[in-house]
Amino acid sequence: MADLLYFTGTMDCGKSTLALQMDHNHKARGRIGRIFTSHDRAGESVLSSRLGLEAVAVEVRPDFDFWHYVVDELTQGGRIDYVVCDEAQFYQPAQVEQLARLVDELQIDVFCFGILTDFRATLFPGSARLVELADRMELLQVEALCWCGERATHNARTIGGEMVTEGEQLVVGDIVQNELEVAYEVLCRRNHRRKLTAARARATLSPEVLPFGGTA
Ligand SMILES: Nc1ncnc2c1ncn2[C@@H]1O[C@H](COP(=O)(O)OP(=O)(O)O)[C@@H](O)[C@H]1O
Ligand SMILES: Cc1cn([C@H]2C[C@H](O)[C@@H](COP(=O)(O)O)O2)c(=O)[nH]c1=O
Repeated sequence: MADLLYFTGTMDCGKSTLALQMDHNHKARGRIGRIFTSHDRAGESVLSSRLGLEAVAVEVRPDFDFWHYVVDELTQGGRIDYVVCDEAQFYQPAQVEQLARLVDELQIDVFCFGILTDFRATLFPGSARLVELADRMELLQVEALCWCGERATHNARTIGGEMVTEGEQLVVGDIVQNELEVAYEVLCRRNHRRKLTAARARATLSPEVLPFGGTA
């Protein structure tokens, strides 16, 4: 039986690395797959991990149709046993439905990877549809940590280290903080609620109450 799986977690918890490992392991057993992604930080049509691995991928734009893509390939004599789908939070709900159809009607395994919630702690529409349709969801085991040492569960958007709550849902970015640029920081829920980023904690809390010798 094929499955629709959603591997999820905060930013920087190893999702893209796992996506590349899953592809590698299935390929190593002679299975044939395709890799998809959307708005990867490294650019168009590439799936990249912070550990330095990359793979060529099909870029998923809002009008991309997974069902037609796969049926076209099969009609032309191709074979597809599985698909790896990174940055799945950016997919349209209808595209997630196409992925479920690939599982049910063509017995193709679908492995999706993505974050659940945006910088305002609201589900991305693509992730919401995956939560609704996936056969199984798996939370990545590598814990990204909040500056306070707790497990990070939320993604904050920052400008100059300060958390912002206004803006477009989709803004590509990384966890490396730059003075004036949009960046992201993973936080525990408590600090996300308080908008207490590492930079703000450093500026406002006394070193004695900061963990790790004051290195928030
Ligand atoms: N220099 C490093 N040494 C070891 N592990 C690293 C290094 N840089 C990043 N990582 C690991 O890579 C993870 C991020 O991987 P990535 O697949 O890019 O995450 P995601 O797709 O979830 O954003 C980090 O949680 C960390 O475990
Ligand atoms: C929280 C949040 C994130 N994004 C973007 C930022 C990155 O480009 C990706 C997540 O990539 P990762 O591989 O999981 O690190 O999503 C966004 O557009 N909007 C948000 O609210």
